Amino acid sequence: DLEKDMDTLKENLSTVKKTSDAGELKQALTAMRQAAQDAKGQTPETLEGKAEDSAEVKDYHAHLDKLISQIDLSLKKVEAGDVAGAKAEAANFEQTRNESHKKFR
Ligand code: HEM
Repeated sequence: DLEKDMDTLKENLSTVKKTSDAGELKQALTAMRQAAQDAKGQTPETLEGKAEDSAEVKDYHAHLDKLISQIDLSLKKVEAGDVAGAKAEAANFEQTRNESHKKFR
C-alpha cells in the first residue's frame, strides 16, 4: 500500500544520503524507483473518489514521475562512477517530496 511505499522511500533515501558505496547506492535508488512506481498505482486518501483522469490524479502521477526522473538521473550518475553527483540528487528528491506532501498528504 501507499504507506509501505512511503516507508520504503524514506528508508532508502536515508541510505542514499549515508552511503558512499556505489553498489549500495544503486540498490537503494532501485528500491526507491520501484516504490515510486508502485505508488502510482495507489490512491492517496486525499484523492479518494477522484476519477483516474481528473486533474488532481494526473497531478499526483506527475509528481511521482518527476521523482522517478530524478532517481533515473541519479542512477545514471552512479553508473558513470559519479557517486558524489548521484548522492547530490537527494536534495532534489527532498524538494519533490516536500512539494508533493504539501499537495497530497
Ligand atoms: C523521497 C521522496 C519521499 C519520501 C522519503 C516520502 C516519505 C513519506 C513518509 C515517511 C510518509 C508517512 C508514511 C506513513 O504514514 O507511514 C509519507 C506519506 C505520504 N506521502 Fe510521501 N514521500 C516521498 C515522496 C512522495 C511523493 C512524490 C508523493 C506524491 C506524489 C507522496 C505522497 C504521500 C502521501 C499522499 C502520503 C500520505 C499517505 C497515507 O495516506 O498515509 N510522497 N511519505
